[in-house]
Amino acid sequence: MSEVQTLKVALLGCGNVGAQVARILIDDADALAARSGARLELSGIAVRTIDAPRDVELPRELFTTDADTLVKDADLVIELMGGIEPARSLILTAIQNGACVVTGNKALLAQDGPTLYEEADKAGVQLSYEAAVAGAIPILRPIRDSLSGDRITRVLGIVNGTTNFILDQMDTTGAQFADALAEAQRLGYAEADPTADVEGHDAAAKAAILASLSFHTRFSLDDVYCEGITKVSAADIASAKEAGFVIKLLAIAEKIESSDNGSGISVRVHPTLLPREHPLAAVRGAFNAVFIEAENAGELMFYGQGAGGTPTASAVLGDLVSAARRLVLGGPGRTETTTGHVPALPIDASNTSYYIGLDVADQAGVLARIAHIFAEHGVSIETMRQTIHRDAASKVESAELKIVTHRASEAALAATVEAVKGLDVINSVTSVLRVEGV
Ligand SMILES: NC(=O)C1=CN([C@@H]2O[C@H](COP(=O)(O)OP(=O)(O)OC[C@H]3O[C@@H](n4cnc5c(N)ncnc54)[C@H](O)[C@@H]3O)[C@@H](O)[C@H]2O)C=CC1
Ligand SMILES: N[C@@H](CC=O)C(=O)O
Ligand code: NA
Repeated sequence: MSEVQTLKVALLGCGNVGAQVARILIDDADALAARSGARLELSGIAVRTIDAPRDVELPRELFTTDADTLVKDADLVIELMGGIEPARSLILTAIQNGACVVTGNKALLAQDGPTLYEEADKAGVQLSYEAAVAGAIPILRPIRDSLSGDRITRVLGIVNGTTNFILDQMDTTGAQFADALAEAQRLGYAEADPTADVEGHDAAAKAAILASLSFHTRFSLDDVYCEGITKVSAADIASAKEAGFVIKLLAIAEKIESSDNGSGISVRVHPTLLPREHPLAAVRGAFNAVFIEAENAGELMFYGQGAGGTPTASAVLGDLVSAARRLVLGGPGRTETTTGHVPALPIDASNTSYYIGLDVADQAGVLARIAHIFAEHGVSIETMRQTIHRDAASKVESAELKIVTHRASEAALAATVEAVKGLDVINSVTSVLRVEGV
């Protein structure tokens, strides 16, 4: 009987995700060997401090501070340090040494993915990163493989667990932003620097990866328009809720065919109102989901845990087994497919519906004057609702107007809002938010 091959696995980083990957590699060694066709031997774990406290108890002799040497002697390298350097250099060393690489590092891929993909192609090794987008959810492989016979037209994703957790807590319990963020950090969802989560940069990195695979063009972070959730107020959430919407931070990549702005792909991340009955509105807590529209498949939704050490480790191990199978079988690896360059469009080229909240004077003719301005700018109103707030003596304290438009361009909407602000019957513009799914 032939000997089962042993493949050496180097793990870089032993934080939230790395520690769980190490645990599973050790605990499930037999099952992983059966699925890969090779024994996956954890040859070492590169860390900054050997004796740092960790969630998982692991054999001390596995730890090393010499990541370079560990990488050079490995068949498979798992990078879970995060950040740009030394992760980038270590991945390049691994590739140049003929090792397959698995990473969850979306920040690095969004910034310098093309260099890494090209190097992997040249070396004929596999570079896999399922964990980088929507954690445990199998989404990159379905886009790359299962949908490779179709044409994707639109991707809408809740791809950041921390911000979904914060917005959900604010929506359901009225929690304060800072408390909800602290809890997300405690649960291991947030990035080392949570600014990347709340400012939308993490979701933008994932949007660039999703757009690249969906539209067969390499998009980077610079191609993604990005707004985070720091400006979403409790009042925005309450007002959206009253109007039947929920606010989610969405990563959107969609094909736009336009004679005015040219055709291309709009890739963007921003807080978005969704009708409460939209499938993505039901995605609660730190869960993620990606909603895909494809020409032949129609609508698809992928749902699951997008963050957290153990769920993310599942995606890492899936990639590892797949890379190990390929090493066992031999033959050149297949990484990205690109079919030429489709331009990334600026935010001004996108067309969405909008929700506009206005604090207005309760006077005759106000609605007509506002509607007139919208019409003048070519922005069509879908719904307009007025709520009158009265004091104890039934005297009008304020009048609130909630307007949802049909799809309009960013430029037309911005001009409309400016013109509305100039009306003497407007006390303030309380919200301007984009809407999807209406
Ligand atoms: N935590 C999550 O839910 C998810 C994380 N990811 C990605 O996975 C990667 C790892 O994330 P976490 O485990 O949450 O991060 P973490 O911050 O908990 O762990 C990273 C570990 O790497 C170590 N490290 C950093 N630089 C090092 C160096 N030069 N040498 C040795 N060790 C070094 C750190 O000391 C830390 O222990 C990141 O790229 C992250 O974006 C992806 C999906 C989900
Ligand atoms: N910080 C990220 C972790 C997973 O990518 C998130 O909150 O989703
Ligand atoms: Na994933």
